[in-house]
Formats: sequence, C-alpha cells, structure tokens
Amino acid sequence: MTKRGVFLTVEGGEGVGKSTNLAFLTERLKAAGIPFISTREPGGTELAEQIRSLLLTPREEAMSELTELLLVFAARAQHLEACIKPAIEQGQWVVCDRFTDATYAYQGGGRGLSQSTIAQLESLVQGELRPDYTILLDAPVAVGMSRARERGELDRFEREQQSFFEKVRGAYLHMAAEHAKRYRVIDASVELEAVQQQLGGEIDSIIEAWLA
Ligand SMILES: Nc1ncnc2c1ncn2[C@@H]1O[C@H](COP(=O)(O)OP(=O)(O)OP(=O)(O)O)[C@@H](O)[C@H]1O
Ligand SMILES: Cc1cn([C@H]2C[C@H](O)[C@@H](COP(=O)(O)O)O2)c(=O)[nH]c1=O
Repeated sequence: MTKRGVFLTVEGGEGVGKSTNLAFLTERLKAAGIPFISTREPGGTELAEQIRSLLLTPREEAMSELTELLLVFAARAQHLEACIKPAIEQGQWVVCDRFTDATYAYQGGGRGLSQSTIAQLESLVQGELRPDYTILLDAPVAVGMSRARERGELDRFEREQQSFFEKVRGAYLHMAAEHAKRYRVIDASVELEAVQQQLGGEIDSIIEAWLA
C-alpha cells in the first residue's frame, strides 16, 4: 500500500513571505527526494484560478461577505477533488500556499463571519481532511504590507484597512495556540536568511517524522 503524502500548508498575512518561503520548503523536499506538488489557494486548478481572479480583482460592485465565503469554498472544492486529494493518496506531499485557516482568518477574523458557518462549509467541502502541518509566517501588519506595496498594484484584499489585517493576524495567532500540535510559528519579521534558518529546522523535523 502507498504511504499517504503529507498535507502541509503555509499561512500568514499579506506580504509576510509565503511564496518566497514555499519555494525554499520545496527545495528542501526535492533535496530529500520526496515527491511533492506545490499549489495555492484560492486557485490551484484552471477553474479555481478563475474563481481566484473573481475574488482578487478590485471592482466597483461590493462583494458581499457571504459571496466571498462561498467563492472561497467553491474554489477549494474544485482544488481538493482535482488536485489535493489525488496527490496525497498517490503518496505525494502537497505544499499549499494558504488553505481553510485563511478562511477562518480573513472571512472569520477579518470580515466577522461566524466560526460555525465556516465550520459547516469546511465539513461539507473537506469531510475529515485537514492539513497535517501548518507553518504560520508571522510578522507585524506594517512589515508585511510594506513588502506587499513594494511589489506593485494592490489586489482587492490588500486594499483593506490596517484594522482588518490586525484582526486577520490575531485570528491566525489564536488558531496557532489552539492547534499547537499542527502549527509551527515562524518569526517572519526578520531578514530572510534568519527566517529560513527557523524554517529549515521545522521542515527537517517534519521530514524525519514522515520517514521514520
Ligand atoms: N524576510 C524577508 N525580509 C525582507 N523581504 C522579504 C522577506 N521575505 C519576503 N520578502 C520580500 O517581500 C515581498 C513579499 O514576499 P512574498 O511574495 O513571498 O510574500 P507573500 O506572503 O507570498 O505575499 P502575498 O500574501 O501578497 O501573496 C517579496 O518582494 C519578497 O522578496
Ligand atoms: C485561501 C483564502 C485566501 N483569502 C485571501 C487572502 C489573500 O488576500 C488572497 C490570496 O492572495 P495571496 O497573494 O495568495 O496571498 O485571498 C481569503 O480571504 N480566504 C481564503 O480562504
């Protein structure tokens, strides 16, 4: 029987370095000879990427909070069935830039939607499936936003107020405390080399546990 792959998610606020460090993590997996796919949410399949574009593109018509929540889960349903579940079952690791904890942080913490509404959709779309490990890149909101601004034009979420992102960060830190066995919290406010030194230790121990 094929050994199930690990489902590893990378979370954090805007501009904290998720994409940069996801590439670092997958380099470590490659070096260890571990089969993996690297993907992101919202997105990860052609259809889910189209939903991503609906979610991220700024427009005049305001998007209702419920519409936003349902779009996020619609993209996730597609991503899970077409990409994540088959990969894990085939023994591949799935390294995913954001997953449902982002929904609890942004639509729950940021927009104020109830945990129980999100939990109902989580059960409907995912069944029992949850990430095995979650790396939270944590930095003060101002640090992440200044990195995001330097990158160029801001998307629909990045145009939110600082208070929105403070709530998002608070929700992530709360989840990290609540799910301490699954979470690895990394201080992402320091220079990249120091971030990757912390990350290297964490990924090596996760690999070791899987190979044992
Ligand atoms: N520790 C760091 N110190 C300084 N700059 C960094 C650090 N980590 C990432 N950066 C830079 O910050 C910018 C944002 O990084 P990146 O795109 O990886 O963040 P992200 O979390 O994926 O952003 P988003 O949430 O918008 O997708 C990039 O220009 C990247 O080079
Ligand atoms: C999965 C997910 C994402 N979001 C938001 C968070 C970000 O602002 C964007 C994705 O852009 P990034 O460049 O990949 O960071 O989408 C959300 O609000 N809810 C979610 O579940």
